[in-house]
Amino acid sequence: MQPIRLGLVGYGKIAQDQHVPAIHANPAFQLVAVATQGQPCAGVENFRSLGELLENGPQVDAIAFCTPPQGRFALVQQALAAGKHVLVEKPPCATLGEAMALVEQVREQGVSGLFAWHSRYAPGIEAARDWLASRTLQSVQIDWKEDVRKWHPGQAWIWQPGGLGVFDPGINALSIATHLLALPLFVESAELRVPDNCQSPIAASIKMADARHLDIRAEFDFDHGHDELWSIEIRCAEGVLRLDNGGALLSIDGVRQAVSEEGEYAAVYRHFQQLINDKTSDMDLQPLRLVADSFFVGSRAAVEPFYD
Ligand SMILES: NC(=O)C1=CN([C@@H]2O[C@H](COP(=O)(O)OP(=O)(O)OC[C@H]3O[C@@H](n4cnc5c(N)ncnc54)[C@H](O)[C@@H]3O)[C@@H](O)[C@H]2O)C=CC1
Ligand SMILES: O=C1O[C@@H]([C@H](O)CO)[C@H](O)[C@H]1O
Repeated sequence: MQPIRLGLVGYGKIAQDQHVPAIHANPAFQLVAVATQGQPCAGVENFRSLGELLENGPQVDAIAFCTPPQGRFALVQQALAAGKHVLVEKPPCATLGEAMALVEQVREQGVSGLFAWHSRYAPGIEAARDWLASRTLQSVQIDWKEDVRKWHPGQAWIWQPGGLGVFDPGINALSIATHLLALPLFVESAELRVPDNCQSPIAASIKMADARHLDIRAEFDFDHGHDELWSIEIRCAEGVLRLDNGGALLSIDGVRQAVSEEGEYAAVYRHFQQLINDKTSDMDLQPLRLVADSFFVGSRAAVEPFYD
């Protein structure tokens, strides 16, 4: 069977760290061209824009988007207009309206679209979801803290409108929570702590609930120490479930559980391949909706300026 010919837009940190290695490791895909404004990608044809790639480049069947969320909507629309399947990094767009429009446009074009909530593919997530399915949930505590200087060095876009600030990693925790919890979640209150010289928050405290008033709290921090804290603890009548290391580790009442051996991005691309084969899409809006709601109802507290 012919591999899916893949183009990639935005050869930056995550493309280099995760996407290109995952693509090369999956024989169902062949990376044939990159469009980027930074350093070129070795071994493939490089272009300065998606338009140039589509016009002058090799034939592609699908395109992966690893650009910042600002401006990504127009880029994905360009690919859809050319009839390409699309894999879109998180957050899918800079606004909820743009993401909703992409869902419709993918359906109208009859191609496959994936909003790649990569944390949902962490090794412990499905085992956690299976365990929780028959339990009585009492409370959820989310702590998602990392160093922006480590994971987004020199990336000014993350502090600009549409860059989401600490919600850029925080949305990963929300993507896990919305995948694990059966009912829709609502933001009851939030405090967004915004540095004087930034347009987006460096830290946030969020209180959420579901229709059964499950108490869900989240603490996000982008100015955390070198050792990340990416954990979700779910207290149930039957015991305590805990995900650590972004969902790579799962424990129940303190006992480590067996988890998948597959990495997040290998699973993301395997899922994308399956969607294309099945002529369907997976474009969940809920994590972005919770971020939008946090910005709607969140109080703002000014904090000291941030310098990279
Ligand atoms: N940095 C990380 O650890 C992770 C980032 N992500 C997500 O991936 C996305 C990108 O993040 P990073 O790779 O860290 O950012 P980055 O700033 O390192 O890379 C963005 C790349 O896009 C290119 N670019 C920007 N506009 C373009 C355009 N119009 N046409 C072609 N190329 C363009 C830039 O030249 C740059 O190479 C974000 O949505 C982020 O949330 C996801 C997982 C982890
Ligand atoms: O999506 C993201 O993941 C973190 C970090 O790469 C952990 O995977 C990063 O801050 C954020 O963009």
